[in-house]
Amino acid sequence: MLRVDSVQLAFNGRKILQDIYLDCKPGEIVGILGRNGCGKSSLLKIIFGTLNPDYKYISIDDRYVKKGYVGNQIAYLPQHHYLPANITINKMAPMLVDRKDWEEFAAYPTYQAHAHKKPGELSGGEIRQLEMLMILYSSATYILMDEPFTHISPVQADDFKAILRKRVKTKGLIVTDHQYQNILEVSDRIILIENGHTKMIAKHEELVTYGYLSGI
Ligand SMILES: Nc1ncnc2c1ncn2[C@@H]1O[C@H](COP(=O)(O)OP(=O)(O)OP(=O)(O)O)[C@@H](O)[C@H]1O
Repeated sequence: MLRVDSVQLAFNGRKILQDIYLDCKPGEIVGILGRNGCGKSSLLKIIFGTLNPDYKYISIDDRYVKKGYVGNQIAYLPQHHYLPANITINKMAPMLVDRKDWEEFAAYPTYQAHAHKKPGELSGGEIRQLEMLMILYSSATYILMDEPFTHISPVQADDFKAILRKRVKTKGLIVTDHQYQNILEVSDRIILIENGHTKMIAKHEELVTYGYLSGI
């Protein structure tokens, strides 16, 4: 199990995260929701190890994790494109995709259609789909995804949710996006970040109570 506890983060004396607890097991999708600027991206970066907070305790199977990216246990889809613009997809993909899952990955029409192209020749949505597929087919046990549904059309979002459900059989996924309906639909559990704290959401109506949804 991936466990994230007691995260404290402040920027220039302004407290962003102060009472954060979340966990995730292989086999489940944990959805994170929260208003703009509440610290969702920062939290994913802290778990991945690229942002240093004032305090954090992160462990996998009760072993302390200093930097999530070390040892390939955790993979991270950042909010912005990560693929270099000038390297063809079929050169990048074998570096990121787990060898044992290569055939399943390479059979996706999205990969087949764009394998010989460079990201610079693709649309934002096409790049996003390829980036998501490569991360989901990496060897990491835990995958953090920041706004995967952004740039993705509704029908492709539905395809993507099916792929998430397929990959979660062996992985733990933590996903955040402002397209909250997709998050509510695909997640096994929802966590709201509000005023720097994590709140476990048992019923969707609580999202109104906490002021995340207007309830109109
Ligand atoms: N490097 C930084 N220096 C100073 N302040 C920062 C830095 N990075 C983020 N912040 C601030 O910290 C807060 C949390 O940012 P973060 O990007 O984690 O929010 P978010 O919940 O992902 O937002 P959004 O939903 O708008 O993407 C914001 O108020 C942001 O302005």
